[in-house]
Amino acid sequence: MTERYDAIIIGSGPAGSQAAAELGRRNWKVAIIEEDGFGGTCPLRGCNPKKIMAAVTEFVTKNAQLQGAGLVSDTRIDWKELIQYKRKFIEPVPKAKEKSLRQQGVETIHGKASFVNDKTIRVAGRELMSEKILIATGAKPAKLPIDGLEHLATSDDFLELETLPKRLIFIGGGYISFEFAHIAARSGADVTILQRGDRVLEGFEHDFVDILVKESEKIGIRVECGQSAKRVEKVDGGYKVITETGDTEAEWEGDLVIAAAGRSPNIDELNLEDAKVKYDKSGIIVNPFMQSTTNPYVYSAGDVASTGAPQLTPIAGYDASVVIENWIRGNERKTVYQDIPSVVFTYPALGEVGMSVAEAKEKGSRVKINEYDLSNWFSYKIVNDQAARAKVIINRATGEILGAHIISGEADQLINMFALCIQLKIKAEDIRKVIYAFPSPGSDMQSLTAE
Ligand SMILES: Cc1cc2nc3c(=O)[nH]c(=O)nc-3n(C[C@H](O)[C@H](O)[C@H](O)COP(=O)(O)OP(=O)(O)OC[C@H]3O[C@@H](n4cnc5c(N)ncnc54)[C@H](O)[C@@H]3O)c2cc1C
Ligand SMILES: NC(=O)c1ccc[n+]([C@@H]2O[C@H](COP(=O)([O-])OP(=O)(O)OC[C@H]3O[C@@H](n4cnc5c(N)ncnc54)[C@H](O)[C@@H]3O)[C@@H](O)[C@H]2O)c1
Repeated sequence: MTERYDAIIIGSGPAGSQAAAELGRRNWKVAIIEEDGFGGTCPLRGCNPKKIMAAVTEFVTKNAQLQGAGLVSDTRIDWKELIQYKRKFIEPVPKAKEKSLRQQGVETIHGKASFVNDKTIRVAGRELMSEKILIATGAKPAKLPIDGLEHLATSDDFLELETLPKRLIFIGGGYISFEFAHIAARSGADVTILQRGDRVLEGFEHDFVDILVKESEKIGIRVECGQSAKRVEKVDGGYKVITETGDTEAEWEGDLVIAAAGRSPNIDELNLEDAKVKYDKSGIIVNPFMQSTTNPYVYSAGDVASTGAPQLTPIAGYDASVVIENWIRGNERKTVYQDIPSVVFTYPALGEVGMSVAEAKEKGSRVKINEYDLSNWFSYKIVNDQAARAKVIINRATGEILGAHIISGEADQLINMFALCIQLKIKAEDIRKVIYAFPSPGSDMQSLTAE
């Protein structure tokens, strides 16, 4: 027997959970299907566990920076205890998430969902039907087109390591490699990052990335560019990664090799052909209302949607809010991906929002680019944060902030302040009028927005 629902949500990550909870609160008959733990990647295998481990391990560097300043403790990481500490936060999440969804009137179903036809889903021996189906199945580590894939570990594996291997290799020089390399290096591992292109963290300001690379090298991380991974082999006592670098090959040995070369959409097992849902290598093809271009009953949100937006938790939530509004009112709201803040949670952290300096330079005299070495500013000097820098881009005619780029121990907080100013179009002159708590990195907003 086919059971009918007002809406069916596949995947309980930030996108799916937000959509389901909102519909449950509105008394829709809604089911959410999850094949793993409720909550999805961000709280279980992504942002949150990573941030817990980063928040602890960065004290190794903070401590080292303050030797000779009155601090006499020696900070070392006990990996087993670190993993236990992380688990204390993460393990209760799936149960709590499922309970909270149920309390909001959502039916939670455990199992792998796949389509039977354009509006019917099969899961756990049941068939569910709806004319509103949300695919919010997220993404998984991309399969590298190389031999020896079976020897590769993933970010999920890293977050559950009972002991930290001595030598770690990360393939890919993006967010995950840098964040995890910082955690591992501060916990005592020898870490190498192998990046195929000329540059790591490609989207960020090059000179700030160079500073981050130097800071990473200071804690023992090797960053090797121009190294495209070709194969991985098992060798005595570990693994060997063979990279191609121009016409030659290079070899890198480690005890564990982690693939962090991007993430691909979770679509393989959804039976999208029978659902008449078109997709490409980035995921479900949607129109600006987040509706499948080939099946009107199906919408998509988050990492699995092929929108060109970055794979970030706030985007997943934003997509879900657009879908819900369109389901409630009919297709009215389109997605606009603009001025999205992003932070690499290393120490120092690297953050950006809005226009890049290269884009600003193309605009010539119409924009002002403020560049600051913050290392001598009070908040940074007192903690010996020598890497601290900022760039702020201002529209000369309107005084609006167009972009901000920050590297420092405070970049995550400050970049959010700039995101607020940019998204709400607050003018530099008004930002300077605010009375800020002092002394604090936030109170620097007055100097950072000088016109
Ligand atoms: C290591 C790491 C660190 C990250 N750090 C950050 C960060 O600091 N900040 C940030 O903004 N973003 C971060 N991200 C990205 C962020 O986690 C994702 O953008 C976000 O989780 C996407 O949400 P989603 O709902 O689209 O998908 P997901 O959170 O991936 O949820 C999808 C869910 O669908 C389920 N599912 C898949 N297929 C099926 C099926 N057929 N049937 C039933 N269920 C299914 C999955 O099990 C999963 O639970 C990080 C990602 C990783 C991997
Ligand atoms: N702080 C955050 O917000 C955060 C943290 C982690 C992950 N994420 C999200 O998850 C996504 C995936 O993260 P990621 O680090 O896996 O991907 P990424 O896209 O950030 O970086 C992957 C890197 O791997 C390189 N690469 C690809 N193939 C390679 C090969 N054969 N050899 C060597 N290098 C190769 C790419 O050139 C790229 O620089 C991110 O794009 C981001 O959207 C966000």
